[in-house]
Amino acid sequence: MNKVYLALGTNIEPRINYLSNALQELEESRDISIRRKSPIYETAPVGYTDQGDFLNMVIEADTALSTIELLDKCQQIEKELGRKRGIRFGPRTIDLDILLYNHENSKMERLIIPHPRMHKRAFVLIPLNDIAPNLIIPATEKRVADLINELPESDKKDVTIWTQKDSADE
Ligand SMILES: Nc1ncnc2c1ncn2[C@@H]1O[C@H](COP(=O)(O)OP(=O)(O)OP(=O)(O)O)[C@@H](O)[C@H]1O
Ligand SMILES: Nc1nc2c(c(=O)[nH]1)N=C(CO)CN2
Repeated sequence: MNKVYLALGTNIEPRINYLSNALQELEESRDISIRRKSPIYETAPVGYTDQGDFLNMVIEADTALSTIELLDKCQQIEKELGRKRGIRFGPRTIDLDILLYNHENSKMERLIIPHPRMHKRAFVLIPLNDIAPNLIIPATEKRVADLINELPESDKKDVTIWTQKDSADE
């Protein structure tokens, strides 16, 4: 069995429904077992900033799928949930990124693991820290908790816990 970490993100309403549906699709997949889930965070958009806030979370799962099979599964779920490819880093109903797959490094045209931007993203590291603070990120050889310490304070304050009551209209 392979241990993987996935990041989920959405910034098109109803965000919580897209997130729940993606989790359900993963849970229903025969070859994937979710072991841990982070809390849900509300996060200011990074990269392309003229878009709505995201909900982000991270999960740990066991899978019998290979890296590429897992990417195919993630992209199939993105497609089912109506994701249209548009602006790079732009709005999306659901984004499923593979952060880590065991301790492997991989560089293929379709798939880079560890995810090349994960160690700089507060919206990934903060939820990951909730479920795996001592995890070492292969390309950096640093713990998640240490990578968070290296982030600018301004990035960290853009990531806050989200609760259902934050959004009566969702
Ligand atoms: N670790 C990875 N997880 C998911 N997709 C990846 C990964 N590495 C490379 N990719 C490739 O990245 C392509 C673009 O993905 P996507 O449109 O989700 O990018 P993005 O979400 O805008 O940016 P980012 O990857 O920075 O989150 C995908 O088609 C996929 O083949
Ligand atoms: N806060 C936040 N910003 C983003 C996100 C995301 O999931 N959360 N995903 C992006 C696509 O790569 C670009 N920017």
